[in-house]
Amino acid sequence: MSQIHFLVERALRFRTELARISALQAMGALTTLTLPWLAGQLLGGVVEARIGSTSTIVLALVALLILSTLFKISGAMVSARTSAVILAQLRLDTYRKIQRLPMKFHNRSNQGELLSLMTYEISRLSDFLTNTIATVPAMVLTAAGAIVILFVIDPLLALLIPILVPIFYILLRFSGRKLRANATKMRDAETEVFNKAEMHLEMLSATKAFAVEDTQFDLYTAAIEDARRKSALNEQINSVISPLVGLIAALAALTVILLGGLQIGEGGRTPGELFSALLYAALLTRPIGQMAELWGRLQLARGTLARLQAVITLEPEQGYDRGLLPDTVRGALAFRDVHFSYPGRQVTLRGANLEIAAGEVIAITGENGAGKSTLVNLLLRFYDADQGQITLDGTPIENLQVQALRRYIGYVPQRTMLFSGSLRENVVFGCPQASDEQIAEALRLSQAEAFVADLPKGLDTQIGDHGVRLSGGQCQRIALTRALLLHPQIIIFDEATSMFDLENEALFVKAIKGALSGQTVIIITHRRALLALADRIVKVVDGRFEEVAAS
Ligand SMILES: Nc1ncnc2c1ncn2[C@@H]1O[C@H](COP(=O)(O)OP(=O)(O)OP(=O)(O)O)[C@@H](O)[C@H]1O
Repeated sequence: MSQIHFLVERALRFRTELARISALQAMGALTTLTLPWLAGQLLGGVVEARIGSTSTIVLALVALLILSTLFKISGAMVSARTSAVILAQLRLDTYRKIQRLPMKFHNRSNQGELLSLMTYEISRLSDFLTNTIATVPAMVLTAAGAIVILFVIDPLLALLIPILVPIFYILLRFSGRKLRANATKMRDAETEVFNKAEMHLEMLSATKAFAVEDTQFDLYTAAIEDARRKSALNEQINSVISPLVGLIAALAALTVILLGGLQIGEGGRTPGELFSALLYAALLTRPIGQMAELWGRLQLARGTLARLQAVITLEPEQGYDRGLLPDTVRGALAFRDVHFSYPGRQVTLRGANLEIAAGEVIAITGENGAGKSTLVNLLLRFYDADQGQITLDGTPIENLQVQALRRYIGYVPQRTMLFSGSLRENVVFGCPQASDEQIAEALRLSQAEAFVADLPKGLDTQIGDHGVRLSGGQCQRIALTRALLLHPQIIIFDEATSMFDLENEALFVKAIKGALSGQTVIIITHRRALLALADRIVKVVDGRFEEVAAS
């Protein structure tokens, strides 16, 4: 699908709003078109000293000026409102789509690029739809109206048009090509600034600790400089084109005056008609200038459209809209001859077999990079096995609706993911309806109870950007609370206590032992204390699972 087709498809979803803006602007254009004619009549009346007719014309002129202003005001108001609606809708659509794209996509895509697409690129596009596309009917109406009226006043004057059109065409084609080529580079450079800013802010403490502020500053300066150069080139092209279009249009208007002026007195034009013709010629320059601008903006919008199209047309994760929705699960898992490699990487799992009975507590160990977390990635269907099968209670997991599958699994990832907000919001992330009692119980099990109680506002303490920072071990305890609160049938701890002190880890093991009865538990760990929880220990070796005797 071409970008223009894609744009039309997006625009059609807002056809009512865009039609309203177009209609208001078209009515404004029609009103404006009558003004030069009336002005000519007024001049004629003044020259010929027809006082009676001039007062009627003045009244009509004032009324039409007011009307034209009213159309302009309401057009601008509707346009601003519509732009905001389109912006919100496009952002929601894109966010929804990005949420549903597979982890495969997210792991290889650039966060800064997605962020810039979802925020300022989309806002430019909504501006483009309301401020540019919706003004096309008014532009065309004004240009066509002025040409027709010029032709009626004097066919000779209107002959200027076929001479002007090819000049404009060549000019716009040339500038369009240059603008388009630069637009992609400009956007890439701007995205790089976004990326660098995001990355550098995230790395700020490391930057300070390694005292590399100057190096980081130089990298950021290079990105800023590149974006500035490319944006300056764009402005330069635009700043040549618009005045050039204006100059050509002004020269055309001058020709109108000369041709018309010569005809006065030879029984040709009246001064009033000449004045009207001059005003229509001047009026014609406005839509022509706007068209040049529209052309430039379209070249910029095409870059955004290409990126948006690339995201919107991607296939969402499989299993979102279809699949089995079991009412309950027992939690029996099986990996049968599972082979898997990440795109472009060496084989991680090669014929892995593992049976986990419902309610069993199994520990998975293995060297760094052996493939322990990969097992979770496959179980949660962040990735699909290349070969073999994974089943839950005997049903292949790809036959289940993917969100239903994930809701049966509580997952404490290796890298805790807390967001800036209150502790309570972080804890109830997957279970917003949890009661205070349930939260208290989960906090008790994860050994978070005491440190949360010590915070000045307890669970209502803000953490992250706007509040207190938590220690690594405290973050892990909150991540554990979040998963325990779900009471999932299957729970996975991926190095979930790696930052716990020994005493608290022992307390956690003691507390959790009784609490997990009936749940299938997968513990990925190198820590001895946690191994004590397991019924069985399995090691990942050479892409396969090997049973290990508990020591
Ligand atoms: N998203 C990914 N894309 C590409 N390769 C990956 C990805 N995640 C992991 N890998 C690679 O797959 C292999 C297995 O990684 P995995 O995270 O499963 O190891 P692990 O056993 O959990 O290691 P650790 O003990 O260090 O946590 C590693 O070589 C790793 O580099």
